[in-house]
Formats: sequence, structure tokens, C-alpha cells
Amino acid sequence: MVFNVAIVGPGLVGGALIEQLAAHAQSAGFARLPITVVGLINSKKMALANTAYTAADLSQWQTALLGDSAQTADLTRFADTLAGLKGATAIVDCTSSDAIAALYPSWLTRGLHIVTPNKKGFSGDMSLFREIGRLSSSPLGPAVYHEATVGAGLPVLSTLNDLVRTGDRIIKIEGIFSGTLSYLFNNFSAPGATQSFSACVAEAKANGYTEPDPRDDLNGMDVARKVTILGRVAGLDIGTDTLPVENIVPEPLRAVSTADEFMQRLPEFDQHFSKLNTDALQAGSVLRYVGFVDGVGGQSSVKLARYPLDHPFASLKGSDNIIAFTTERFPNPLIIQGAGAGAAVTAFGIFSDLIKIAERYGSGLADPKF
Ligand SMILES: NC(=O)C1=CN([C@@H]2O[C@H](COP(=O)(O)OP(=O)(O)OC[C@H]3O[C@@H](n4cnc5c(N)ncnc54)[C@H](OP(=O)(O)O)[C@@H]3O)[C@@H](O)[C@H]2O)C=CC1
Ligand SMILES: N[C@@H](CC=O)C(=O)O
Ligand code: NA
Repeated sequence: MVFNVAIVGPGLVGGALIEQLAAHAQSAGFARLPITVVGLINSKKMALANTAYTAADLSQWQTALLGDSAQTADLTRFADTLAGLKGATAIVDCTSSDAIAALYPSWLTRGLHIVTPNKKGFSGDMSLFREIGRLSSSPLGPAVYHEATVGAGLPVLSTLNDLVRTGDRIIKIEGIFSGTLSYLFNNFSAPGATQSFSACVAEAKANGYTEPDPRDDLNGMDVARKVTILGRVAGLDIGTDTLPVENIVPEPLRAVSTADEFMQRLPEFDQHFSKLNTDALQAGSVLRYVGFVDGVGGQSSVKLARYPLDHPFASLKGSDNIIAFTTERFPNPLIIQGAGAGAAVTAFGIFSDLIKIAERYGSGLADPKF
């Protein structure tokens, strides 16, 4: 079997994935899969291998593959080359780009599998979501896995898919879906906490939890995208354009042009967030940013809410996500909890999706290109 992997956007998450693939390639034992990395591309450069890179190449990937000797990025040539390779080939999209997500149908049509933590293809235009689903629905055709789009590596979408495909009825899904906002409010809004709001945001960014621009977390859009993905996988006609979403980015900072300027000016608004927090604490509650998928009543939403100190959401730690599925079979919710952001756990989610494809197409018999 030949299983080729190419990575678009070897940034924080893509870089961690390459490290995990390199470690896997160097590991011994029967569990090692013959996954080979055959291409890397960022917004400026690309490297395509005639033969697969070795594990040693991979551990030097930054200089060896995207250094001065690499070629100018050309996504058309990149996909053309991948589509011509022997064996099953997966493209891993580790960007947060709408333009890259719009290419998925063309990749699928050419028999390329897709694995991605990029939420855009599944939470933007409903027509794109449906097209991706249609082109990846044949058991022998190309596959799309996007577990890491919700709760990073936590098995959220695989669980939801299993519930839906076995005929359970989703009543509601509620939780804390943002690693950034979880970290932020767990540290900022707790009895005795002393850190300022802006310092907590800076820490979440430094820890690699935030989107490239942290305003995409604070404006609620990242959670809205996750709520949309969950809703759509559950069969709802739902979109970020119609969901009520509470934007907590201070009004004057919404239009500043760069993420750096936003971070510099955020301390000007620490007082505003301190007041919200003090009011909540005085009422015996903490602030938590939550998402809610209403499977039956059309009342899905994304908002900052107060929770009493004895509520499970109030005692969350670090960047943990918590996701509670209430269904016909699980009237007492099925709960998934754990780190929902960060490079290593996100790369783990991507890697485990790649393994699912490698296993599904392992014999070569079900490879769409044959
Ligand atoms: N961080 C986390 O905890 C989690 C992240 N995710 C998702 O993972 C994805 C990656 O996040 P992260 O690694 O933090 O982001 P980074 O900003 O670190 O990396 C993004 C990468 O994408 C590349 N890129 C951007 N646009 C293009 C383009 N048009 N063509 C080719 N390459 C492009 C960038 O290249 P260049 O440097 O040249 O611009 C960079 O290599 C996002 O979709 C995010 O939502 C999902 C779950 C958790
Ligand atoms: N910025 C996101 C990353 C994962 O999707 C988060 O904070 O959860
Ligand atoms: Na997940």
C-alpha cells in the first residue's frame, strides 16, 4: 500500500502534524503505517517530492522543504502533481482559508482525500458543505474527515456521526467549544482570580489556542462555526449568518486593521471586563462562553452566560472543552471533556483521521484513482 500525505499550511498545527508524522515514521513495530509526506505548501512556497521524504527529511522540514531552494507556491500544479501519484493521496488543509476550502470539490473530483482542522468548508456556504458531502459520500470514493474542526482532537464529530448514523435523535448539544474562551474565562472569571482580561488573552495566544487573529475567537465566530458544523452534521439547516452570536470584542477594536494592534489596545478595555466579572461573582456565578445546538426547536445560539459555581462548566480547567450531547438514547447527556485547542492535540485529531483513511484504503482496492 502507498499512502501519500501533502500538507497545505505547515504553520502551528501543520508543523506539529509533521513532527508527529516524523516521529511515527521513525517508530518501530507492527503499528507503524507506511504514510509518506509528498508535498508541502504555504502561501509563498512549495516543495513537491519525486520520492517520499524520509523521516530525517521531515525532522528538517522547515529548511529542507520550505527554504530558499523551494519553488514558488502554485496550488494548481501542487494538486495536479498529487492527483498523478500512484496510491491513495490525502491533502491536509491546515490553513484557516476560505479560498483553500473552496478548492475541496476540485480535489475530491480528482480522487484526493481531504483531512482538515479548517472550519471554513463546513460552516460557510451551505452549498459548499453539501457539495463536499456529496463528493465524499461514496464508500469507494475519496473521503473527507474533519474531526479537528470541533474540539480539536477530542472525538466529538465521530461521536456525533455515530449517534446520527445509528438513528439516535439529537435533542441538544451544549458546551464550551473554544479552547481560547475556555482558557480565558477559566482563568479570568473564578473566585480569587487576579489576572486582567487582556493578560489572559495574551496567554491564550502565546499558548497557540487562538485563531491567527484572536478577534475570530472573541467575536464568537469560531464558536458559531463549530455550532454550525455540529448542527449540520446533525442534519440541521443552520449557518453562522442566522445564528444569534454575542460578539465580546470591544466596539472600538472591531475595525482595527491588524491582530497586533488589537492586542496592544486590548488593555484599554480591562475595566469593562472586570465589571462584568465582578457583577457575576457577586451573584455567586462565573462567566463562561457557550454554544448551544437546538436539535428540535430552532433556538441554537452562541453567548456569554453566567453559571453557578457548582455547575460543571464553572469548574473547567485550562483550555478544556466540554460538550454534552442530549439525545433520545442519552437523556442524561453523553459528555466529552478535555483539551480542545493547542497544536499537539489538534495534530493528533488530524493524524487519527489520516489513519482512518489509511486503514479504509489500505488494500489499495478502494482507492478512487484505480
Ligand atoms: N490552534 C488550535 O488549537 C486549533 C486550530 N485549528 C485550526 O487549524 C488551522 C491552522 O491553525 P494554525 O496552525 O494555528 O494557523 P497558522 O496561522 O499557524 O498556520 C496557517 C498556515 O496556513 C498557511 N496559509 C494561509 N493561507 C494560505 C494559502 N492561501 N495557501 C497556502 N497556505 C496558506 C500559512 O502560510 P503563510 O505562513 O505563508 O501565511 C501557514 O503556514 C486553522 O484553520 C485553525 O482554525 C483547529 C483546532 C484547534
Ligand atoms: N481558536 C480555536 C482553535 C480550535 O478550533 C479555539 O480556541 O478553540
Ligand atoms: Na474533535
